[in-house]
Amino acid sequence: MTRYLEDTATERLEADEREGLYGPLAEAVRALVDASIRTEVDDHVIRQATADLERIAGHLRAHQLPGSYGVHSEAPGRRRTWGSPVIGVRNPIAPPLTLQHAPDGLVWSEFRVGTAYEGPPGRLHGGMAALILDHVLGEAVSASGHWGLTGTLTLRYRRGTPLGRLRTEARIDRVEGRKAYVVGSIADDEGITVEAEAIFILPKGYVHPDATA
Ligand SMILES: CCCCCCCC/C=C\CCCCCCCC(=O)SCCNC(=O)CCNC(=O)[C@H](O)C(C)(C)COP(=O)(O)OP(=O)(O)OC[C@H]1O[C@@H](n2cnc3c(N)ncnc32)[C@H](O)[C@@H]1OP(=O)(O)O
Repeated sequence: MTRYLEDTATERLEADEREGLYGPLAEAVRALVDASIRTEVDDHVIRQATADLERIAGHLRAHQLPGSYGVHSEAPGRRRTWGSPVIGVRNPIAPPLTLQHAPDGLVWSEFRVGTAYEGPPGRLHGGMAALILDHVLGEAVSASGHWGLTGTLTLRYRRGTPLGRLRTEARIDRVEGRKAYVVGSIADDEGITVEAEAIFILPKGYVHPDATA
């Protein structure tokens, strides 16, 4: 059982409030990214927008973390990865995915990817597919009570993945000592477009934090 599942009601409320504050900020920046890619307005409007954005970034930087976000708490007790490029509430680069956990250990998400993730025209960049699957497969390891870093991630791109509405899922296959074998996929409405398998490895000498909890 992870601490995430042990949040008290107060901690959950506090976290939800913080999410309600930062989530819309990231969403606004996400919309900006799309606007930046697709805008065709006049040059002077772009120059003005650039100056406005630099000013806004200055406001936000007035008080900030000294380094990266890591896995720290907005509220006590809750393990949070709000800086994640896949699920991060505070990261505009994240599509974002909201992960669902089925009782049988399946981790899945229905999500949307837009212009910011394009590889081949109209299709998801293969590296983005790898990023998403790395994370979702990692979550399946975590959901099974094991931990580890990606040792090997193997993908088979069966056909192009369109931008738009997608589904991803992952489940643990087996655990052998420190190695967890996981499988997963990304699918569109027609079926699977990318298949993934991975080995997550608990580094030598590393003790699962919940082992002694
Ligand atoms: C533990 C911390 C967990 C933190 C979780 C935080 C919160 C989680 C919350 C929510 C889930 C979020 C999910 C996120 C997902 C994102 C994941 C990433 O992006 S991870 C970043 C990219 N990966 C790296 O940077 C790894 C770099 N590599 C290493 O650190 C080491 O090479 C490591 C740990 C992979 C293995 O090092 P060794 O020293 O422990 O391994 P040796 O003892 O040599 O081998 C153990 C066994 O594993 C095999 N092995 C070793 N390396 C392998 C590899 N790369 N692939 C396959 N097998 C390998 C060996 O053959 C050996 O197998 P035999 O026991 O003999 O059967």
